[in-house]
Amino acid sequence: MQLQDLLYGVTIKELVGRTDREVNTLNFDSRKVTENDVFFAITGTVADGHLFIEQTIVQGAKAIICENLPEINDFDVTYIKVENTSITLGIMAGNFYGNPSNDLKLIGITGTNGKTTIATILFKLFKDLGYKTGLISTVENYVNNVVVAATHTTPNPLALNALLRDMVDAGCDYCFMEVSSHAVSQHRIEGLNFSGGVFSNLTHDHLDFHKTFDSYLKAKKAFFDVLPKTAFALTNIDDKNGMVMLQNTKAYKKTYALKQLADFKAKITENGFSGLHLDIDNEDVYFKLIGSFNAYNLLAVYGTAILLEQDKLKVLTLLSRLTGAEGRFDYIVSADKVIGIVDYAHTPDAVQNVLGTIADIRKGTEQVITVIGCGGDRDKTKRPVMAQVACDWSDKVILTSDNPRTEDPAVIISEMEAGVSPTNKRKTISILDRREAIKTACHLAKSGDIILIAGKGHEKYQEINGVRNHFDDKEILLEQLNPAS
Ligand SMILES: CC(=O)N[C@H]1[C@@H](OP(=O)(O)OP(=O)(O)OC[C@H]2O[C@@H](n3ccc(=O)[nH]c3=O)[C@H](O)[C@@H]2O)O[C@H](CO)[C@@H](O)[C@@H]1O[C@H](C)C(=O)N[C@@H](C)C(=O)N[C@H](CCC(=O)O)C(=O)O
Ligand SMILES: Nc1ncnc2c1ncn2[C@@H]1O[C@H](COP(=O)(O)OP(=O)(O)OP(=O)(O)O)[C@@H](O)[C@H]1O
Ligand SMILES: N[C@H](CCC[C@H](N)C(=O)O)C(=O)O
Ligand SMILES: [Mg+2]
Repeated sequence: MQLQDLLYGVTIKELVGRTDREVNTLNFDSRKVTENDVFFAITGTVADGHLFIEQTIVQGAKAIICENLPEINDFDVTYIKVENTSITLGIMAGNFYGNPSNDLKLIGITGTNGKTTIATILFKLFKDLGYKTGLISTVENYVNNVVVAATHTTPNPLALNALLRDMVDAGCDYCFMEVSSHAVSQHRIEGLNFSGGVFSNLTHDHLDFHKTFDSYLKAKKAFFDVLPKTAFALTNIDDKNGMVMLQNTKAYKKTYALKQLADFKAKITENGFSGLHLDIDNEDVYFKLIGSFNAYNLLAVYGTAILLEQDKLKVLTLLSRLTGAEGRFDYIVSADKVIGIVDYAHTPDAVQNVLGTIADIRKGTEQVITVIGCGGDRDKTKRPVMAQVACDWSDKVILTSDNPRTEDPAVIISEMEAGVSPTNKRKTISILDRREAIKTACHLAKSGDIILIAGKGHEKYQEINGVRNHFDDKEILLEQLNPAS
């Protein structure tokens, strides 16, 4: 491909060399650069890509996109100085793949909790409505019927545009994608043409990366700020930041709520282990998903489908048959009636939500036993809070390891223990080995009791010092609980 064609839409601050030259592929990782590639020097959280420029030229790079021009030794190489390399990567990745987001309807879902659930249900719904559809999510990506493993909630611009290209080539009409706050801050979604944006809620998370709640909020809001006026922006106005998201958007604004008047409204009429009953937009509908927070997710899905001009009754009929996303309030019932729930809740708010949901629907006499850990190399401030929330809402809590990554899991557990009040100490035990922790919970449980295994949801691994060992909460639960059928 010609370098000059890839530069369409890029503001160049300084150019050394020619742009009428053929280049091979785009790369932001020096380790992957080969002959005739374009290398993007990005200043990251750990390394500075500018330090690898010379190395990439040795490997054959013919164009360098950077924020600071290096010393120029090779006149056969084209150097392009830009204001922001990450933004430029987004624009050029779009050009490289033929800007696929222009050729389907791309809907982004953002917020602290609910993105995977909303995106996955939308994907299933639109497939059931008869459309070829794509999904980009934490759990997995789909190009219509083909699964593509997910590495991030929102992939980097090259992977993202490659996926969208495959979706367009496969004839997809829609793509539902999660937009993480990291992706917004790092410009992974730059240059994409969204037809709609959905906001779920905003609570404490990722403050290790964003530092303050305000900058986290701004990252989420920045997604809505760049939506075009042809797009819709659908927000949850029961969340106190719901309207803030839409303050500066050019998109047309739509709202959903359970507690007040909104464009899309619902009321919970029944909430039990057999499902949710909602009065939604004046229709009485039964849903298989459980828990009041899922009423919000269903409402976001319903609103999106209506804004995408789908038929109301058809949407509600299909939605009422759907199950949620893997590892999100995923439950089994054992032969002797112990209920085991695997949930991805890994923030204080999500843990509270899940346990609150369990509290809403339990009968009252049974015990709730929670197994919970916190990830290493992630926001440390949430550790004591998650333990505290777990204790406040459970009869027994087993503190254990999640993905320790490069941290010592015993230290993570001790940081969680710091949040356990003296009165709650008696109901808490710490078992470092997560498998043993789950086994212990199963042994402690009697008929009718509810076990919650929180934090890892769909994950099929446990990451310890860069190595991912097979680990599956649900598999262990199934082994231990001997399901009814
Ligand atoms: C904190 C974070 O988001 N990091 C992402 C970021 O890496 P970084 O900025 O730390 O990169 P870096 O290591 O400092 O390197 C800077 C640049 O130098 C380059 N480099 C580096 C070394 C080298 O030898 N040669 C070289 O060229 C790198 O390729 C990079 O371009 O850019 C990388 C490339 O896109 C991502 O893979 C990486 O995601 C890491 C693995 C990660 O774990 N991210 C998580 C936190 C994340 O993004 N999570 C959100 C969801 C969160 C949620 O909502 O739950 C997600 O969207 O998945
Ligand atoms: N609308 C909601 N409000 C609050 N909590 C929710 C909501 N939806 C789901 N949850 C809880 O939050 C957890 C994460 O849900 P989900 O995976 O759908 O969110 P996410 O935004 O994709 O999260 P992540 O950023 O970690 O990928 C679930 O396991 C569930 O317990
Ligand atoms: N997408 C989130 C998931 C965290 C899940 C939890 N199991 C953990 O490892 O902390 C992250 O990478 O921060
Ligand atoms: Mg997700």
